[in-house]
Amino acid sequence: MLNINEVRRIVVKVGTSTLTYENGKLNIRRIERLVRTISDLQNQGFEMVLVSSGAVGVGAAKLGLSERPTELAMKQAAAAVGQCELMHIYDKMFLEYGINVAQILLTRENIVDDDQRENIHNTFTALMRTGVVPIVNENDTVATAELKHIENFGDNDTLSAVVARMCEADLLVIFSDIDGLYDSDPRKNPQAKLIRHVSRIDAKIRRMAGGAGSAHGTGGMATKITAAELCMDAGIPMLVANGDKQGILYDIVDGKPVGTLFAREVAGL
Ligand SMILES: Nc1ncnc2c1ncn2[C@@H]1O[C@H](COP(=O)(O)OP(=O)(O)O)[C@@H](O)[C@H]1O
Ligand SMILES: N[C@@H](CCC(=O)OP(=O)(O)O)C(=O)O
Repeated sequence: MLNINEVRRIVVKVGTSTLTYENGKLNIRRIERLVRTISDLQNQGFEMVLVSSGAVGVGAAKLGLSERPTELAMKQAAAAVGQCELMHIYDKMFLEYGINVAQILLTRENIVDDDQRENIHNTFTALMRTGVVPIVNENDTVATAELKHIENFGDNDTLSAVVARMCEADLLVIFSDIDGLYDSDPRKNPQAKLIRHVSRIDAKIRRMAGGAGSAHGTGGMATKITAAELCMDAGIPMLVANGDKQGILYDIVDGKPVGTLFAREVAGL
């Protein structure tokens, strides 16, 4: 259930397709808008956490590679270069609004180990207590499963749900290149209809959700459904919305209905 008046801590996840152009270069306009809005909401009193993909795509573009690398070691190299570039841009842009950011890179092993999980939780808590916006990505140098497209966190959609649980967030917003979950992949079926609210994940919902829609995205809707399951199990509402829509984070905190809400019950939306 989402009661927008009770939402204080928000995890926002942005995918590669939102952050970059088709050629892999940074979509500066979108990133600036995202940073400005997150900073503004942080100033309003929300506690914001950003889960950002894009390391491989941005790194590949920076290295002058004509397409996303396929060899695993090259993907890792691209991610290492791209993560640095991404944090440089975020640090610079957030600083324009007086907001400090921190980089947190995680692997599945870090989450399943009790001691490590506690350390991560403590770090998030201390950062948020001091008004810092944590920026999270998978540690692609060591967590190669995601890059090989086999199960690890699954991808950053799943990671964002894990982070939302870890931070005891009140809401997870996953920005995508599409308005939300449709009853079938709109790229394949132009008649597909947007689903506004999912209160239970069942086989029917899973069947609707297909794979990635672009060369830059990974996971598609399927991994967002996995993320939704993780959130709903913990009682955290999750929204999938279009990262290209201006002011959409404001609409969300104003309680306007946007995208697809995954929550057991709806109130205040
Ligand atoms: N039922 C569905 N509803 C909406 N999008 C779907 C569905 N099934 C598959 N997709 C695809 O999922 C894509 C979004 O995921 P993805 O490509 O991984 O990008 P990102 O990680 O940036 O969100 C959409 O562009 C769409 O083509
Ligand atoms: N960790 C990698 C891949 C992240 C990933 O899942 O990508 P996306 O589907 O765009 O959210 C990166 O930063 O490029």
